[in-house]
This record gives sequence, C-alpha cells and structure tokens, in this order.
Amino acid sequence: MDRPGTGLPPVRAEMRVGLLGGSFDPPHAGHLHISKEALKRFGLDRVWWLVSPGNPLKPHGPAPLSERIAAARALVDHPAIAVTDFEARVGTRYTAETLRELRRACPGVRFTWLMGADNLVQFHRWENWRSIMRAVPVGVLARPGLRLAAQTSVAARAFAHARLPAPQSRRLGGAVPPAWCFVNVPMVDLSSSAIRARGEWRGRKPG
Ligand SMILES: Nc1ncnc2c1ncn2[C@@H]1O[C@H](COP(=O)(O)OP(=O)(O)OP(=O)(O)O)[C@@H](O)[C@H]1O
Ligand SMILES: O=C(O)c1ccc[n+]([C@@H]2O[C@H](COP(=O)([O-])O)[C@@H](O)[C@H]2O)c1
Repeated sequence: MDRPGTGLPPVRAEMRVGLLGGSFDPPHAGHLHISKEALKRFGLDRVWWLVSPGNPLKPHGPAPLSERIAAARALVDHPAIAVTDFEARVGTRYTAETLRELRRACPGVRFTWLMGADNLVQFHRWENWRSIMRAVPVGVLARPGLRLAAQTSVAARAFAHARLPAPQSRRLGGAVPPAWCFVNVPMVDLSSSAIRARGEWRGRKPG
C-alpha cells in the first residue's frame, strides 16, 4: 500500500495493526514489553507507536518530537513494531481524529487501539471517547496498581457489554467494534515520569 507523505510503515489491507499512542517522553522497556504482549495476546500482525505531538490532557509539553522519535527507534528491537510521527504529519492530537485519518490513509487495514490500564481509568475524559470505542477494538494491558481501577472505570462500565473475556483475547484484532479486552500480562514497573524525575532523559528537565 503506497501512502506518500504519511510516514507510515508498509502494510497490506486486512492486516491487523495495533496502535500504541503515547508521549514516549522518553520511550522505555514498558512500552516495548506491552507491544510484544499485544502482538501475541490480541492476534496482531503489527504494532505501530504513534508518537504524539503532545497529549491534549497533559499541562506540560513533552521533549521535541524528533528526540522522542529517535529514542523510540533506537529502543525498538522487534520486526513487527514500528515508530511513526503520523499525528504530527497530519496535524491531529485527538485520538478520534487520528483514527479517522489513519483509516483514510490505510483502507482495509484493521486497527486496534492499545493502552495501558492507566489510560482506561481516564478514557472517558478523551474527546469523543465513545466514538473511539465504536470505531476500533481496544486492547488494555495491565499496569502496576491500576488493574482494578481500569476494570471498574467509567468506560469499562459503559461498555461492559462489549468486553471480550481475556481467554478470547486473540480474537480482539479481528473483532467488530465496540469490543475491548483487558489482559493481565506480566507487569513492568517503569514510567516515563519516573525516568524524567531521576534526570535520566536529556529531552526535558524533570517537572
Ligand atoms: N509500564 C507500563 N505498563 C503498561 N502500560 C504502559 C507502561 N508504560 C506505558 N504504558 C502505556 O503506554 C502508552 C504510552 O504511555 P506514555 O508514553 O504516556 O508513557 P508513561 O510511562 O505512561 O508516561 P508518564 O509517566 O509520563 O505518564 C499508554 O497507553 C500507557 O498506559
Ligand atoms: O483524544 C484525546 O482526547 C486524548 C486524551 C489523552 C490522551 N490521548 C492519547 O493517548 C495516548 C497516550 O497519551 P500519553 O500522553 O498518556 O502517553 C496518546 O496517543 C494521546 O494522544 C488522547
């Protein structure tokens, strides 16, 4: 599929592509771990990291996009995981808009939105979050301390009828939305904010 100017990796129609949106400020082994788990658990062919120009809900801007993209590309060590600056190229920050643009750019590709449990807890604050649920399957991966909060969140309760039981998680990538699944993967206790606080990321000072 030829999509000049989108910066997207090669893909074929009918492929199942998981999308891990994030600030990646900085990227870390937790991102890589959940991406590999998502490939296996949700029956995906690819995972794309959508490195965000900036989370609309976060008050402080992240490090420059070029630094976060470079760090992400240096970290990724799996042939099915790719890093993209698609949102900056098409000028979207809200996930609902990004998904519209991706589906326009890649007709026939089956996208699944991926997130850690912390994001499901506040998912109901995202712009048009219900439309996201109705547009693509959503795969949620456990994160330390947030498993229960995620599964009792506003979004989890509102879409309880669309929850795919974990033993059937491999069906998620091909499921008709709304469909979401929470998987209890082994957890990696890493976060970008902790890395910034330790001063181990040159992209931006802690704070
Ligand atoms: N250790 C982890 N376990 C599970 N999910 C994670 C982990 N780290 C990041 N994620 C998920 O990856 C996505 C992108 O995360 P993000 O780039 O914001 O990193 P972060 O470590 O959560 O950053 P911050 O600490 O600044 O909030 C989110 O859906 C987040 O929930
Ligand atoms: O669309 C929204 O309203 C929205 C609100 C908060 C976060 N997001 C997206 O969620 C992803 C995770 O963001 P972050 O900053 O927690 O890594 C990233 O792709 C953001 O663009 C999207």
